[in-house]
Amino acid sequence: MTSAGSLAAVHARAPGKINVFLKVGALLDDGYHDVAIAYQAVSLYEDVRVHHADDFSVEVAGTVEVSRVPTNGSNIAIKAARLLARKAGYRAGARISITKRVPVAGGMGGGSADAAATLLACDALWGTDLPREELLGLARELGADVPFALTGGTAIGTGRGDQLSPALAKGNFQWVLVLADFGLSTPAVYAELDRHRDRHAQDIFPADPTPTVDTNVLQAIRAGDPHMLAETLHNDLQAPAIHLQPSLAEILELGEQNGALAGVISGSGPTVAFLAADLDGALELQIALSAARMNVVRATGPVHGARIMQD
Ligand SMILES: C[C@@](CO)(OP(=O)(O)O)[C@H](O)COP(=O)(O)OP(=O)(O)OC[C@H]1O[C@@H](n2ccc(N)nc2=O)[C@H](O)[C@@H]1O
Ligand SMILES: Nc1ncnc2c1ncn2[C@@H]1O[C@H](COP(=O)(O)OP(=O)(O)O)[C@@H](O)[C@H]1O
Repeated sequence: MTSAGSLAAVHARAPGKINVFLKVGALLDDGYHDVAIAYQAVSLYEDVRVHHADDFSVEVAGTVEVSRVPTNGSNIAIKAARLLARKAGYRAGARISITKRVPVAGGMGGGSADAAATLLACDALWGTDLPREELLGLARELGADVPFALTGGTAIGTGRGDQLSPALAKGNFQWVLVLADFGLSTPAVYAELDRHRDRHAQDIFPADPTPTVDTNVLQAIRAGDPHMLAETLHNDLQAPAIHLQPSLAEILELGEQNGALAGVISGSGPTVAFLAADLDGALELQIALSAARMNVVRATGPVHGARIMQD
């Protein structure tokens, strides 16, 4: 058994993400789909503070709809802490406090960021000090998006989306995000895509058996060129998300009418991410969408992955 570290508390921060490109391949026997994703970590952060405790507990506050976040053992931060304790042979618990800024069930990986930050924070608090590769392995067990919240930046994810390779990126992209007052369940959106593929000529448009990220996406990110990236934004989960929540189509249209270079639903939605040409463009778009009574926040990307903060 590893002994507890000497720190009284540890603070870790992890970012939300936008999927700038997402292709869904076949449904596998384990219930997951083969995917090809280009992830970008963006400047909406989750702050996680952990304290020594005999048992595991979590409290959640923040600027988003935190009443929708469970505070029992089903919270992914508690799952992360328990998993690390089990793997590292640590016998006590942790009191976890989360400050959320990433929309809940919004397709931006807020829970995954909490899990990644909790892994890092507990690893430091308890002095378990696992090698990076082992932390990434635990992240994979927790969810397909969790490894990316650890690494951040810009990366390509294949397999379940958890086999990562970093992508070269230049500069900063300016995003305007429209947050919904409802969430969408990730499994429900993948299931809607499967139903659609079953209904509509799977034989004519079969799921790509080996989905890949379009090379134009990589080029646009490498060049730091928002106009190029706007041309290549793509998400196979967008149509099923709109089918489940038709109002999302109007939001996409409104953003594009008000100067966005392009818009895309992030992940399984319902957050709509609009790419702006520059900061001025983003500010103008934010004003226009706020005037239309939308809940809007701005973010830039790429940003770093989960890291320990020195308070
Ligand atoms: C859609 C994406 C895009 O980044 O993100 P979100 O919209 O959830 O943020 C991810 O694929 C979600 O990642 P994450 O939310 O970590 O997924 P998990 O908890 O591992 O899986 C939840 C469920 O989603 C479905 N799932 C997830 C990933 C994948 N490659 N194929 C799937 O079919 C499965 O039904 C799975 O049981
Ligand atoms: N720490 C957490 N933060 C947010 N949601 C959580 C958390 N732990 C468990 N959940 C559950 O996971 C679901 C999806 O969470 P979230 O990561 O916010 O969205 P998404 O998967 O769309 O990116 C939520 O609806 C909630 O029930």
